[in-house]
Amino acid sequence: MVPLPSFLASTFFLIFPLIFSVVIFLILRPKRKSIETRKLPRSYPLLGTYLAASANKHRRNQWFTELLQNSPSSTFVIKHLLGPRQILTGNPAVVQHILKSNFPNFGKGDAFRVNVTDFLGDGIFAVDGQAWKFQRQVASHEFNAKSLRKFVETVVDAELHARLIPILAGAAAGDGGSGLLDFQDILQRFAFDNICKIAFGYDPAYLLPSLPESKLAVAFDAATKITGERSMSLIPLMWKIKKFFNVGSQRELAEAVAVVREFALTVIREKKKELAENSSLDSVDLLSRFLSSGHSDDKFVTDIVISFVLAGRDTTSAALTWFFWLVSTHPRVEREILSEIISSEKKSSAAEEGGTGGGGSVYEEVKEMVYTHAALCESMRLYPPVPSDSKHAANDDVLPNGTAVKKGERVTYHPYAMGRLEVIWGKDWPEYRPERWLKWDEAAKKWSFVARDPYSYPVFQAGPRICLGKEMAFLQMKRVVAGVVRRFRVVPAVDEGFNPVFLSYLTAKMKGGFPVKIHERSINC
Ligand code: HEM
Repeated sequence: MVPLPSFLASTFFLIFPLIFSVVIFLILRPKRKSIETRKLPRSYPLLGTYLAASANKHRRNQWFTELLQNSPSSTFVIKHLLGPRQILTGNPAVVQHILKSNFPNFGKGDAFRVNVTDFLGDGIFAVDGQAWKFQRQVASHEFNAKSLRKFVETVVDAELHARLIPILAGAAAGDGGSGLLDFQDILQRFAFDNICKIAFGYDPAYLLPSLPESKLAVAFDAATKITGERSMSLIPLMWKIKKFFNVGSQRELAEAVAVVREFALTVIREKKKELAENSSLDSVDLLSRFLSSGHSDDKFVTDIVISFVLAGRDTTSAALTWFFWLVSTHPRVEREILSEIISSEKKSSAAEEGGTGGGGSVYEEVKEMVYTHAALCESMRLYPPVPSDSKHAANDDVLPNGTAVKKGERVTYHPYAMGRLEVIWGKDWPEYRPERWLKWDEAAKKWSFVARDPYSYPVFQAGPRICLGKEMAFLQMKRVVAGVVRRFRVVPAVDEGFNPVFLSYLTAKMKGGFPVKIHERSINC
């Protein structure tokens, strides 16, 4: 018989290693994650999610999309180096909370202002509270129905017929060599001329057949890009050091901003002179409106017009670049758009001949293009001109999905990722399908547009700060589509299997431009 003490000893030596191994195994075994959360990056003490962010910094939008597609409740917390948290969301309830229900708590915030103030000063994009409210109020007159009508019928149509269409016709005829155009560049030039006319009442004539260099446009581009890079920087201290020593990108930014501000000041002084000489001047531009309402401080007015040029410059051109890419690769959609253009043209000339007064204007014609409207919404779902936008919490809060937010933390909603979420758009989200925005009215034999709630589709933001230029943007884009598609086919000059890369700074771009050939349509097709 084994004595009791030695039995206990041998049991201990047998059992203890077993228990020890089980405990170690339980601690170290890979955590069982749901299929969804397994794809999310690990967060380490002090480093946070920096390693994953750094590895994905060249495909930031795509990475954010994967995070949100794989996150339960479409919300994910990124932990930056040394601790700051950023909440990333594609959840419509959270978007509604920050943009509307708890709007006062989620402004641009000081952290954002530090990034943009060198370029935007105290312009509408950079400020909150009273300063924002006032600018919004005065500017909103520029966007009433009467001004919008005037905008399409004068500014947009002049640029379309005198500049864009002749350039496309020249390219189709093979003038000036290969006939190859960078359509993204052409559309940016178009939008730049347009917005300068609206904001300043000044025509930079950037869209000319010679495709001239413009010091102003180049400076605007550089300032937008470098300011956008500040906001995306993983280690913000780096740009602050460069700024302090006035070197590298931050020196470039200072030089670009100086060009933009000097230009704005010259125009403002000329405009003041004009208004002083003729107080009843019938100017529709924003600058005249601010000056006539008694705001003559040069810095204040400069800040305002810079924000507006930024707002109107790259947004519509980005939207149209991706629209033409999608339409040119979806012939069925192109046919629908063309047939809508032809039928609205017919209706319009019939109304003109019949003198019914119910139609005939370019403005009415554009407003009726429901299918084209849906095709634009659908292309911006997949390629939003402003792919992400951030707010900063003024006070602690809890978001509708339960995520706690501390004062000062950044909450980013992500329209690019949201356009790719199955929970919002269904399994066929990758498909470009304008019909998801339309309902067929059998009695009237026509499509009617079905809007989505703006928190599931915050491409123009939503709530009190919704884009002021939304309607103007649609009018401009539809007019361009009608003018271009009616007469030309835009054919991508790219290799088989080409897949354009979506890039963004403050606004989106197609990496490397959009090379196309232009073909004139035969008039009846
Ligand atoms: C497809 C075209 C456009 C898109 C997708 C778009 C989108 C947006 C977005 C997302 C914002 C919110 C930005 C933020 O608060 O950080 C915004 C604000 C704004 N947009 Fe647009 N925009 C477009 C065209 C335009 C145009 C043509 C104008 C006119 C000049 C314009 C004027 C403004 C203004 C003034 C604001 C600031 C509103 C405020 O803070 O109260 N936008 N836009």
